[in-house]
Amino acid sequence: MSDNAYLSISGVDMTFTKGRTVNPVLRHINLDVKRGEFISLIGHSGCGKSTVLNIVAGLLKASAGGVIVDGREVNEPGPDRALVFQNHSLLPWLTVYQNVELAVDKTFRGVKTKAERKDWILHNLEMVSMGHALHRLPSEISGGMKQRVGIARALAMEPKVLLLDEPFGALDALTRAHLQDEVMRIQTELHNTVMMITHDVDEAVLLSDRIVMMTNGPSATIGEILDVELERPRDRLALSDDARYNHYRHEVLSFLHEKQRKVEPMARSARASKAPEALSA
Ligand SMILES: Nc1ncnc2c1ncn2[C@@H]1O[C@H](COP(=O)(O)OP(=O)(O)OP(=O)(O)O)[C@@H](O)[C@H]1O
Repeated sequence: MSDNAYLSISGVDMTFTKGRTVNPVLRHINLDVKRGEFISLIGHSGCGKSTVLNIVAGLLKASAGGVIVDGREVNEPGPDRALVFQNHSLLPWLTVYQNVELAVDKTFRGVKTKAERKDWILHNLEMVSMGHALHRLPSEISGGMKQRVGIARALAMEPKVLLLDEPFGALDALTRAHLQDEVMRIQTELHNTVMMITHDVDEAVLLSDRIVMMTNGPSATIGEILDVELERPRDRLALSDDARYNHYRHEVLSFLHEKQRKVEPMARSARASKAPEALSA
């Protein structure tokens, strides 16, 4: 662990065992994240990205090794690590305001007065441009808006670490771009420490300070880490013509599609089903 690590994942192994089936998913995951850093985790489907995030969140216990956040070992979930999932997890019977209120009351009751808590809820909803829809139910707003509320709820808990599991994955391209810009703007303002899973190479390059690339499983580990040294604020249009941006993009694509090329199970089974023919020919 380096001296200035705010979040430290050290020697993490994870093996799932069910009956006699043993699935070694992660091996020797070591990562130090600085305070205020935005890290993306990228890798092929099933390599273990969510497992890493769930261990940091305290929802899973690593088979070996552990996680330290701001000097404290992670043993269980806590409000210092807020999670946002791909599919919003808003309570359908509560309004936009009440969904955030629930988290704020849980985190700050006894610390902030009722009036302060109200201001804080409004502030966070305004930060994600949702101040106009406070009294709507989740069923009355769009997918992008729900995701915004989920992000406001997470930010309102003032977590030490924000954990984003494909937060824009279920959104259409335009909404996704808009929300990415919003997250970048908030990040510039608040300097959150963020760990985000994504499958989108452009998203990873645009948003991250570092991109952590995972090898294929079983026993996946960190293959390479790419420093993205693009100054902030970042402008997606200007960057699309930027040679450095394209270089970073190329590095990630080359890792995923050359160094860690994945043979999809469907292709394997297609070959397997052809095998008898080949044998009989
Ligand atoms: N709670 C669990 N119990 C048993 N096996 C699990 C559990 N969680 C994950 N796994 C297994 O661990 C492996 C990695 O899963 P994980 O969801 O972490 O991958 P991922 O990289 O996030 O995948 P994707 O990109 O498709 O979301 C898979 O083989 C999965 O079946």
